[in-house]
Amino acid sequence: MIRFDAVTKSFGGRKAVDDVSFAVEPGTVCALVGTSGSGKSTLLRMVNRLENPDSGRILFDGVDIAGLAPVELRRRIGYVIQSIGLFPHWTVARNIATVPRLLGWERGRVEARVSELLDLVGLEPEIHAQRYPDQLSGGQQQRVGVARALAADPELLLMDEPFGAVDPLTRRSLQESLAAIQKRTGTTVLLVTHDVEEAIRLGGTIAMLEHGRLVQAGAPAAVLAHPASEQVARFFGGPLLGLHLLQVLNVGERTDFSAAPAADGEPIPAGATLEEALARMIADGVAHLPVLDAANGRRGTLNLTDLVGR
Ligand SMILES: Nc1ncnc2c1ncn2[C@@H]1O[C@H](COP(=O)(O)OP(=O)(O)OP(=O)(O)O)[C@@H](O)[C@H]1O
Repeated sequence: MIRFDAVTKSFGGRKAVDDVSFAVEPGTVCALVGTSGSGKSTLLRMVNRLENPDSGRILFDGVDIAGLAPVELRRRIGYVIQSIGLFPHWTVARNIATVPRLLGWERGRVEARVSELLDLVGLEPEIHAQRYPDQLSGGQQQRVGVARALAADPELLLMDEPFGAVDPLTRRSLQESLAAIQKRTGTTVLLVTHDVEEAIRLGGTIAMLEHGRLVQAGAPAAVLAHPASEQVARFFGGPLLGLHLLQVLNVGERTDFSAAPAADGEPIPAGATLEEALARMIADGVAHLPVLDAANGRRGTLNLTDLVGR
């Protein structure tokens, strides 16, 4: 879907993005991480041509975007930023309808789309459509920002720290909504985040920049199990990196299904993360959990020692 090919961009003689090459596959979520100033936003902004590379190419479905008119390109891309940028004097409905109206959709189609999107992002249309942005909480405004970006069915969603300014619980809920929406729509997402847990939770792949250079790209489990450098390991938690690994491994991968469950109590689903299993063990004061793999009709036992590998 998006391929960065030796992309470089400097500001005042300093390279903000330095010879970056990687691809974001269609229908996937790629989390772009790295410390502050590593070039994440600049890379993202080059995709919708808010910036242009000094050298290298960005291909959108195989076509070099340098040859596409920015307005045409941006119609195919939804863009969500932390400061949202909702128009304060427009209702929620009108804000969401911005691009469909620009595209000349007829009124009935626009209204139906606004209601559908409000439902999709977890806001009741009857209550929220006619409100103004300042009548919504920060988290609700972020939801409207996501709805607006999705309004014209973009092929690609660019998100720059979209949930940076909300409390942890709201953030978690927004992440879950985004994951569900992405699964349903199949939209390709390139997400900039500082938050390691957000990257792990949402990213099908993680790409890490350091001083403008790509230092590692891969599936979260692969990056966490084999960080390419000391910097990557430090970014993903340093000595606590192993705990993040528990977030990307499933109970089913470590469960002994060869015998009937040896432990009592409510079984934990095989699809739960090892982190959830560890939390249950600590909360219940047990070293073994019964496991239910409903998809394959299997039951087994997860032992505390299995968390370090079988
Ligand atoms: N328009 C600009 N003019 C001059 N320098 C810029 C401009 N945009 C970005 N930079 C510089 O480029 C480098 C990368 O910035 P960028 O915003 O891409 O980093 P980032 O990884 O997104 O950072 P953060 O996580 O803090 O948002 C920084 O040194 C920044 O100061």
